[in-house]
Amino acid sequence: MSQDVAVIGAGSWGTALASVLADNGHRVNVWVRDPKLADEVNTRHTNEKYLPGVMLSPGIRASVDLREVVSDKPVVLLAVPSHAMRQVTRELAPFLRPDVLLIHAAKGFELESLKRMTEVIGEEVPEPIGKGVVVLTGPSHAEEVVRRSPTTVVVASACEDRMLRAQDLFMNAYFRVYTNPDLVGAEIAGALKNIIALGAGMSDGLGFGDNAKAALLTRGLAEITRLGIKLGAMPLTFAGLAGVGDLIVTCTSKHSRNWRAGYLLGQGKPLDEVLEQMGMVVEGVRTTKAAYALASRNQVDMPIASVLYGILFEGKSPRQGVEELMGRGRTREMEYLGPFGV
Ligand SMILES: NC(=O)C1=CN([C@@H]2O[C@H](COP(=O)(O)OP(=O)(O)OC[C@H]3O[C@@H](n4cnc5c(N)ncnc54)[C@H](OP(=O)(O)O)[C@@H]3O)[C@@H](O)[C@H]2O)C=CC1
Ligand SMILES: O=C(CO)COP(=O)(O)O
Repeated sequence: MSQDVAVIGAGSWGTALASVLADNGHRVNVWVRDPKLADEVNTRHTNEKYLPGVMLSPGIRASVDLREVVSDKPVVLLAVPSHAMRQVTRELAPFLRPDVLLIHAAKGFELESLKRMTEVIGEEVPEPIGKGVVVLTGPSHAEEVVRRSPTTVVVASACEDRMLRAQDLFMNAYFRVYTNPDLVGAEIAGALKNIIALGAGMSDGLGFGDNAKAALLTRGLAEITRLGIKLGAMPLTFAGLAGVGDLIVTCTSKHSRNWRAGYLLGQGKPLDEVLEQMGMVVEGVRTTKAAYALASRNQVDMPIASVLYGILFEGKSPRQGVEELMGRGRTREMEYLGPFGV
């Protein structure tokens, strides 16, 4: 059934998801901040800044008027970065229908409160909307989705009915949507993998090989799973698309902003220059701060996140970081097993 969908944010991900929705026959209205971009989407059907060289469906309409875009829409998709989520949600909350299906697609924490995105959104919208917010996450680069390259994602929510509705909304021949009731795990896995992607980029930027990358992915997964479990996630979610799936795509793809930022850092560029050069959100930088704080608050050992924190915010060089990680004391791979595997 064709629906009216409001997409909030036309960066690379909002635009790619708008394309999936338009392909599925939905009427898509996108909210953007820049009137020039609204004009470009409506007349030329492109978004050259965020997805250069891609033709969008003429059915996608853009506007700078938040009230007009959100009012009376049965479905609203929030596709802004995590640092903007609270403010944007606060601004659109008065226009939401009480029965709206609210989905978000951001991968990060709110830095000040260390809350997950559905917690932040839940605090800004009236009940019952807040209890049924859905996250869409998983291994999915906008640049490939918008070219209809086969992609799998996960939707998770505390409300099964809404999760199933979100699955129906997006599912098509190139965009396969799985459900997972572990909302906490899906959000945490999606956010934390960006830290490891920064590290993987750094490793490549330093000129290290596949062994180093495999080590970062595997030990990175171990420590983000450790924190996730402490925060209430189901361990198996980290073995799924939101966990290892997204870790693989973000640590190995040329499309990844986090990998690319890490690569430049590994080559010795300072953080502020790297972020300026990127021109798009690099969620892993703030998430490293959030993970560092969450790990210390919950007494979880996260050596990779801790070393990355030192590199990003305390002037440690990437090479010093590697020496620190490799020079740590002896330890077991599987910490829950005894010395002889029992
Ligand atoms: N890109 C991807 O492939 C994927 C991204 N994600 C996640 O989606 C989220 C969005 O990322 P992405 O689209 O890549 O980011 P981009 O940098 O491509 O775009 C960011 C978008 O958010 C808008 N925005 C930024 N700050 C604010 C603000 N303070 N208030 C309102 N709008 C704002 C920008 O508007 P403006 O142009 O006016 O600045 C732009 O539309 C992130 O959490 C990311 O991790 C998840 C999966 C895939
Ligand atoms: O989450 C993503 C892919 O699943 C996007 O990662 P980047 O933000 O690093 O590009």
